[in-house]
Amino acid sequence: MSDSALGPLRERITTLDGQLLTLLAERRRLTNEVAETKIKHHIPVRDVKREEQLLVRLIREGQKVGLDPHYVTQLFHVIIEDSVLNQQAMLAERANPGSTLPLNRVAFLGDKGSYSYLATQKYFSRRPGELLEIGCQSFSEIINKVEHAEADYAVLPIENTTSGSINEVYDQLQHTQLSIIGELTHPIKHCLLVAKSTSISKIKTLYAHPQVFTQCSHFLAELGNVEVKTMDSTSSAMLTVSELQRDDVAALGSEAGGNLYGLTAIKSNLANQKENHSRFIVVARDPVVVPLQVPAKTTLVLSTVQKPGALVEALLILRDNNINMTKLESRPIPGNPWEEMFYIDVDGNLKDGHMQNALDNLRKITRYIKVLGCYPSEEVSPTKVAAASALDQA
Ligand SMILES: C=C(O[C@@H]1C=C(C(=O)O)C=C[C@H]1O)C(=O)O
Repeated sequence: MSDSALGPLRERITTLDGQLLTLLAERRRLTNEVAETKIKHHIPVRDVKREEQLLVRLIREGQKVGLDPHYVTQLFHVIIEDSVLNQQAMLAERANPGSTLPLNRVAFLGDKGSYSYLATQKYFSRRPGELLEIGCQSFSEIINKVEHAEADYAVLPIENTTSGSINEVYDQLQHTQLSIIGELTHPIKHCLLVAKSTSISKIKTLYAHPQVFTQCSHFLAELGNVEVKTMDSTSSAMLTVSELQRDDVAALGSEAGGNLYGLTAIKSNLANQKENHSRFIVVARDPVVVPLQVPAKTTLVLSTVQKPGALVEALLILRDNNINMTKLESRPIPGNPWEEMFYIDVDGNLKDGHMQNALDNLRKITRYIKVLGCYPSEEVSPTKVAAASALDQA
């Protein structure tokens, strides 16, 4: 079929897509108005009941026009997540009036196209002010830039669903006075990126960041005899491949990043785990205040006294104050063999009475404790509406 036969249909699709965008933008404007009202009347940002009701209704209406419940649910999860995160960003900005900058200078690992670059773009797209990206070669350089006021923020990867915690970042946090002011989760979709038309069987050398190799170890094992070259960042791997312009070399990285270097993805979904996401933290010189209407997380670092059950005792304090721990990580203390620093993420706001009580009690039983930051939680768990139950009511 020639392209001209498709023309009229495609024109109609293009028009419809434009209308969808206009409607989505209009929905976003309305939810921002909702946020204004929530600020005025001290109403929490997230209203899961309302989300459930609208999903049940949409699944039912979707069915009537031939749209599958799973599709409708997925689509509206993305829309609602965007709406909640935008509202949270608005509320957080109002609660910290002095912190809004006309220019956000942000330090991150790598260069254009790295996963940290994509995460930086995503996080700051919801915030006012221009973005100045400052690509760095190491985590210590990133931290240094913010400490010396050459950058206002740093975006650092802290954990990945496949390869686990990024120890180097935890170790940097041990020594800095910077505060965590935000977090975000970004999907990591590794692809095989090439500069010239080629096939997988021709690839002899593969460039990537060591974390990426770890996350794609099953694919690497399948590939067999390929030379693996580790790079400082995903972007330097992509840059190298774009400069070499050979059909026997490839980089591992995101499709969006690769496009910035003129690379094409010849295979996608290379990570061992299908659900491959990285969580990033955003750090700054000054802490932020999180309004009580926004779900907050707090990160603590502590070391316990050397006695049996000392960590259990600390965790019981959290339980007794009804505080949910979302992550526990331990790292060695340099110069003190066999002693550990514990990094603890909890759901909760520093302003909250339970949290203050827990901190007071933790201070009594720990050798060292510091709050690394309290920040809006960006984990917008999908609204749980069993499609079946929605259909039962149809
Ligand atoms: C827009 C609102 O805020 C949030 C986002 C919703 C949405 O995008 O539809 C629904 C409920 C809230 O979790 C609202 O409260 O109506």
